[in-house]
Amino acid sequence: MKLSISAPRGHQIKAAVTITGSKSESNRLLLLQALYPGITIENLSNADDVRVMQKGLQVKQGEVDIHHAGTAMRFLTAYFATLEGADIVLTGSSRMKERPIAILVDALRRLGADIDYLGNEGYPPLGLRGRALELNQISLPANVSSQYISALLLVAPSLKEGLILDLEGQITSVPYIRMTLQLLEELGIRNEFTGQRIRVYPKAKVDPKLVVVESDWSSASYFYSILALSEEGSELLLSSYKANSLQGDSVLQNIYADFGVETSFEGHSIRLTKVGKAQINHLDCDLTEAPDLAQTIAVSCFGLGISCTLTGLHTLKIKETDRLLALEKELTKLGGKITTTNSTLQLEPSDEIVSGVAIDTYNDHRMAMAFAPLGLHTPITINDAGVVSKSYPYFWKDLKTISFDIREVS
Ligand SMILES: O=C(O)C1=C[C@@H](OP(=O)(O)O)[C@@H](O)[C@H](O)C1
Ligand SMILES: C=C(OP(=O)(O)O)C(=O)O
Repeated sequence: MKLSISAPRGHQIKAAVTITGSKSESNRLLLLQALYPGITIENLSNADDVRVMQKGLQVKQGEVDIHHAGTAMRFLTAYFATLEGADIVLTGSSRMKERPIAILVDALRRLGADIDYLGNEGYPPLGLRGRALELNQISLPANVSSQYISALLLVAPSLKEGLILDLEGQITSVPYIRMTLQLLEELGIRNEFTGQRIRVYPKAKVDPKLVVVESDWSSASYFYSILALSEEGSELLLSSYKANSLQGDSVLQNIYADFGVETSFEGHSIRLTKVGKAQINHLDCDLTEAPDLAQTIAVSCFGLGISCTLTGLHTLKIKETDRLLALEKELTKLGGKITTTNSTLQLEPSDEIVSGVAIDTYNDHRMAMAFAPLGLHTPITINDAGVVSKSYPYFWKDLKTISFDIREVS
């Protein structure tokens, strides 16, 4: 599906959007619910990544295909490895077969798990035969993906003696690890995170508990970008959010304040208001703790004609696509002056956006969603626009409700 995106000029946006639940919180809670059936989940995400996780958790023997879902791949690896009697082939999309998983498999094997590589060494697909693990302490590199650590932490309370993890190197995407630990805490599962060591204590049973998933802050980022590029006085009400979020991407509130977007809480909603022009003409931002915001922020800066230096992007090359390369290619098509390294992105200010460009999305939902806001400046085409369903299936429908003109083109 190819979509042409545009929006009326000189028009103030005034609308309300309900965004689906956080996919990160949802996939953690689904795994925990499989271990502790007393858990009830509200506002579960309707993302593809969450549907494949739900489906995968129902299987004990046979093949589980998690498509593009990184969290499902990593979390289910730990789950099936520790589920006695499980005999599973865990596979995914062709891109998933290029996303490394050796750090997690090595850690599980050293704890006593029985896992084989069925394709290339170090990558999915995996053959997993679940069994009780023998050890309860392990060290592993923490600088490649926090998902390996969260995967181990999620199964940790179900292990006889819990788990102690010693993290090696600079810990990346830390808020996602804290999210995992905070959800465990909310369920009454004791844990500690001090320095480079995390300890989770064993828990046989969790009392019945309702957990409400907060809506997805990474999904909210596209609306922040829209407001940053919109007329002064524009307003959007997004729900349902919490002032004390578990999601690191809630840092958006601070980042976009510099672009003239103010955030205020009204009950369970956030009101975004475009209060004025951007306060800065250059943005320096380290995204080690919020890597999923990189594409949104780079495109916002481009649309605002602001230069930026984004750092801490070392995980972007192993996500849904090589996001640094994808950003470089697509922003260049639009007239952007961009340079990237393995962990940084530098954008020079541009005064014009090339019109009539079709953006390639590389099987990456965030490529499609991050570039859509530019429709406020010039009509833009998004190729393979259906990719958004990985995290936000109603994205295009929601853009229509805030007065974007979205048409399918051939
Ligand atoms: O644990 C999670 O839910 C996630 C962790 C992050 O991955 P990395 O730790 O690989 O950066 C993030 O990019 C991803 O979208 C979701
Ligand atoms: C990186 C992402 O997801 P995952 O790693 O879970 O596929 C994402 O949603 O941006």
